[in-house]
Amino acid sequence: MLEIDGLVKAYGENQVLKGVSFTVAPGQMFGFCGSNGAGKTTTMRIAMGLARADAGEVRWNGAPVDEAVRRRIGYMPEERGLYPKMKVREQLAYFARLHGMDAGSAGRAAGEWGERLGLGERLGDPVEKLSLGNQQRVQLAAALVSEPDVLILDEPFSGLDPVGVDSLAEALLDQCRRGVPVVFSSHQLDLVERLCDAVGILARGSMVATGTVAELRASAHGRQLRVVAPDAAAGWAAGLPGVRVVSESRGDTVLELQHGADDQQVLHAAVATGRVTHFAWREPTLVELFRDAVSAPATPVAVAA
Ligand SMILES: Nc1ncnc2c1ncn2[C@@H]1O[C@H](COP(=O)(O)OP(=O)(O)OP(=O)(O)O)[C@@H](O)[C@H]1O
Repeated sequence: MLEIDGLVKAYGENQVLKGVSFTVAPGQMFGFCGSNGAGKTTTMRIAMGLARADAGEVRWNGAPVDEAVRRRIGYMPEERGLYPKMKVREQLAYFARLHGMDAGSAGRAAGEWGERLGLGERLGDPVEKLSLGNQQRVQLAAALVSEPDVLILDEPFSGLDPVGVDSLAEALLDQCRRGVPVVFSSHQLDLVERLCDAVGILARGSMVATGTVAELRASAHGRQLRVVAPDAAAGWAAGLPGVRVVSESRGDTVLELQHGADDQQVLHAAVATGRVTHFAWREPTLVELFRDAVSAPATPVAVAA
């Protein structure tokens, strides 16, 4: 279990982290989301010992993360760190050696990971000859090549084409199946929603929401119901208790129900107008949940540890 516990960090007057906490269980994929400048990279750099927290701690299996543990963490930094003139295969083998693999295993793992991330034909090329997207794949392979116990990846999907996204997603899911906890930051919320068991949303240095996407949905203020009643006169739902009309267009109505409002009462009112051809809860997307969470006042609305 990876535990980020109460991280506080200021750069001068800028209070960047104000007590950031979350946990990532073995085999869990945790999507770390937040606006630009929210503090995601700073949190990851502290976990990797590249920046010091003013307070708080990062633990792996109950003990503070030290250099020995960090050698078992696969890390992909935001500022990519490859050697431009080194060939792809040598580069990957080098990273594997840095993480403690012997020369033979490192060479084999370099070839395997290169192939898996679609770099098979480029293994003999210097990194500087590769496109930016392919350099990104090399950086990912560098994080994965030592078969780490934990993965911490800063924006691993940015700059990848759809095939690259798919091969990375598959590689990360594979790691989760091996029991590896995976944390990655991303602004691609559709991907986070698709891949992650748990999500954390950071805003202005505080976690404003953590939990599964389903938990975040359940805690969202006001749930939306779409009702299509083609014969209904405009305004049919206005005045129903606990109901706000979000939009209404020729019998197609989206309603927001406060917690405790009775959806069956809405159904009765709709049926009273004539035919009802659609009546279903509309699930907010992670993008909508994110917008709500980051625009809310600074009170945390975390729904799960
Ligand atoms: N070394 C540093 N010195 C001074 N300020 C810093 C340093 N590193 C980060 N910051 C500041 O900390 C804040 C958080 O930055 P950070 O890079 O952690 O955010 P982020 O959530 O990763 O953003 P993005 O999504 O844009 O990558 C920003 O205001 C940034 O300017």
